[in-house]
This record gives sequence, C-alpha cells and structure tokens, in this order.
Amino acid sequence: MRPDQDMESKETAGLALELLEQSVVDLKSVGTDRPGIEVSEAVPLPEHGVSVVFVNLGNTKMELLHPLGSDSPITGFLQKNKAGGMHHICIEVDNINAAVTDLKKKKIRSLSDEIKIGAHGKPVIFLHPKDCGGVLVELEQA
Ligand SMILES: C[C@@H](C(=O)O)C(=O)SCCNC(=O)CCNC(=O)[C@H](O)C(C)(C)COP(=O)(O)OP(=O)(O)OC[C@H]1O[C@@H](n2cnc3c(N)ncnc32)[C@H](O)[C@@H]1OP(=O)(O)O
Repeated sequence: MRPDQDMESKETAGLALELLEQSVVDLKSVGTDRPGIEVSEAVPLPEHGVSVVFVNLGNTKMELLHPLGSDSPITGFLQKNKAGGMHHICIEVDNINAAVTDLKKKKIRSLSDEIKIGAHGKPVIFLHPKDCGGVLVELEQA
C-alpha cells in the first residue's frame, strides 16, 4: 500500500506479547521511566479482544498488546510467534470511509465491513496483510 495525500504516518506500532507485565518491566529497565516518556497501565479493550499498554516515547507511540478473551485476534499471531513481535502499524487518515473506498478501488481489502472505535476513541479499520506487503495495517481517522 502506498500512502497518498489522504494519509499520513501516525507512527504508531502495535506489538503483540505473551508476557505483558514483564515487557513493561523490561521497557522501564532500559530507560522508559524517564520524564516525558509515558507508559500506561494495561487497559482492557474487550471489543477488540486485547489488553493494551500505551507507550508514548515522544516522537513515536507503541501499543503493547496482550490477548483478552477466548477469541482474541492476536492469538494466532502469538502461536506462530512465540516470543511476540511487531503485530501491526497504524496510519492516520482524514476520512476513513473515503480511504477505505479508495483502497477498495486499488484492490486492497479491509478485514471487516465494520468500522470500530479503536483504542484512542477514534474510528479504525484493519487492512488485509496480504494486500499490504505482508504487514497488518490499521487505519485510524484523525
Ligand atoms: C485496540 C486496537 C487499536 O489500536 O485501536 C488494536 O490495535 S486491536 C489489535 C488486534 N486486532 C486485530 O488484529 C484485528 C485485525 N486482525 C485480524 O482480523 C486477524 O488477526 C487476522 C489478521 C485476519 C489474522 O487472523 P488469524 O491469525 O486468526 O488468521 P491466520 O492465522 O489464518 O492468518 C491469516 C494470514 O495472515 C497472516 N497474519 C496474521 N496476523 C498477521 C499480522 N499481524 N501481520 C502480518 N500477517 C499476519 C498469517 O501469517 C496468515 O498468513 P499465511 O496464510 O501466509 O500463513
């Protein structure tokens, strides 16, 4: 997928992890407890099947994801990637409906018909990794 003028990088990465608490401890041990760097508590998002720790590094944001519930969308990923890893990137768009319509014309599939409210309280939708160079991409409306 090639970002066009309707899209800009929001520089958010989602990392799927089996051991969420240990990962936060590890992050803090390498210096993310410094002023200006924010690490949230784990926030359960049952409608997305994940718990999320938000890490704001100033110029980059990360989401540490842990499965929540019996049918979490990240369970399969963690079964294949036992040590966890980079799960998705998030790209901010001005108008998510316009972006999805445009991408559809370019044969880039959404993983659902439904636009949900994401972790930041904004509309989100995921695109098929097979249509995005093997990367799972989340669109988030600004
Ligand atoms: C809170 C919210 C927010 O920030 O707003 C979030 O982040 S929620 C974050 C969690 N939510 C989501 O991820 C929602 C969208 N994700 C999904 O619908 C699912 O996770 C899928 C991407 C469809 C994968 O589902 P599942 O693992 O059950 O299917 P599967 O094992 O058959 O995988 C189908 C193919 O996709 C590949 N695949 C699976 N997960 C992938 C990933 N994260 N990145 C790149 N490729 C991936 C598999 O290797 C496989 O390729 P091969 O066929 O070549 O083997």
